[in-house]
Amino acid sequence: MLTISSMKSLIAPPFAHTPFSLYLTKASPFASKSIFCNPTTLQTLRFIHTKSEPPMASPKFPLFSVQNRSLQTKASNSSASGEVHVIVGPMFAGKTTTLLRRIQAETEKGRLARVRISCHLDKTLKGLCFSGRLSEAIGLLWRTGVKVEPGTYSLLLQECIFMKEYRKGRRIHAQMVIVGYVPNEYLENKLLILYAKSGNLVTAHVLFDKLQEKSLISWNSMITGLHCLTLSAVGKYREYGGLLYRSVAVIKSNKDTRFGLDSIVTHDGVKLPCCALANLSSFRQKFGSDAYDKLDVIGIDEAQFFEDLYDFCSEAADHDGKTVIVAGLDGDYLRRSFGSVLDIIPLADSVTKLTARCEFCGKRAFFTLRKTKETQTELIGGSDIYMPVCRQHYVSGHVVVEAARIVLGSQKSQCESCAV
Ligand SMILES: Nc1ncnc2c1ncn2[C@@H]1O[C@H](COP(=O)(O)OP(=O)(O)O)[C@@H](O)[C@H]1O
Ligand SMILES: Cc1cn([C@H]2C[C@H](O)[C@@H](COP(=O)(O)O)O2)c(=O)[nH]c1=O
Repeated sequence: MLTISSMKSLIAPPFAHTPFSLYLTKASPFASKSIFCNPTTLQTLRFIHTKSEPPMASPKFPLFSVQNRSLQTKASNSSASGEVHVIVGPMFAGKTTTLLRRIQAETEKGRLARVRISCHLDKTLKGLCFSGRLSEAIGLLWRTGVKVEPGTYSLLLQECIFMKEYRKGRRIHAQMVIVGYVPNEYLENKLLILYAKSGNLVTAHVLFDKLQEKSLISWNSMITGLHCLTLSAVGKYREYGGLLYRSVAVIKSNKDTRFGLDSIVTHDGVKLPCCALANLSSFRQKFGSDAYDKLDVIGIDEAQFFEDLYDFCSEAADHDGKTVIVAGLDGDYLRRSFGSVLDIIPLADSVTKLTARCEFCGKRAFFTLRKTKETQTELIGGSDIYMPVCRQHYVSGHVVVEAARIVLGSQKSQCESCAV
């Protein structure tokens, strides 16, 4: 039998760099920072808003965080510096909002690193863009008449696409042509999306034909034309030299059809394009293996609906080095464990349990009450079917709903026997 010390030396032989070693985890943005408290994060979230969305309301609920473990085992794969962060709570607690903010914070990490080394004009243009002054940024780009970094062009185009400012996007393209800037494949894809979304399918087609390598995204933009992209890589900047953001993809369950399948949407109407899937195991193949390899961060919303959550998270974090941020319901309307969300707690670097406001008394709400008589576990819906409640009102509310269910059930069977 192996002794503890011989096992230790197998795991971490002294004075040697081995495939397996214990090390202190790197500082995590989730370790102690409450992103709810950072108004600048909210401002920069504009980048992922659509034009018609209301500004994000300040959260009415506290954030509780079970902080991350300090030790991690490093797997043999040298890129295995992944992380898993889990956000749970009842409906309306701000899980999706928190997911979006954390994703934004993750992308910002790359951006901040880049901004430090970017030249003054690029910096100014990005600053204008992030503060919502897109027109001024494009005006400045034109006035200076110089080529800027791919990352800057990309950000400006991205903003035009999100804001549906297609005319402005065309001005950026025109500036590229005038200053003799040859867009890389990534920017060509961006331009393709811009033209396809603006309805200019002729130009989109020309760009599409020019593309050396037709990715899932370019095919998608072409096929869907005016419609939104079903699959979206919010990033890939790293691949194309901009190094502006870390590369991020967001997945949600295709069971959640409440706001369509192309975005995750918070109860306040804030959106982020996503990839809707039946199961997580299909993600790599659908997203494309190369694109997957370049991803830094994967966000998963409505995690309770994914049966293969555990396998996906462990593979992505342990072997593929991804930062996985998972948001989902820990409990169903009967307060039973929902799907596999609780199964991934042992995999997690951090767990954040959020609360909403009880709709009866305004106290902290830990549970979700179903107001209707349906009894199946999975029932898609919003405030028409569910409400967040405190313990006291869960118990009393549940009794009322159960009683109504029994009364309605017996009335139904009476009617049926009358009809016979
Ligand atoms: N009873 C409630 N308690 C807290 N927030 C609520 C409530 N009803 C509606 N909301 C809104 O829902 C938002 C949270 O939405 P979202 O992030 O989509 O939550 P979740 O993903 O947890 O269901 C809050 O910012 C708030 O504006
Ligand atoms: C409690 C409970 C919820 N659901 C469904 C209802 C919604 O479609 C989602 C949760 O959405 P949110 O982003 O957390 O607001 O889950 C369900 O199917 N069964 C339940 O018991």
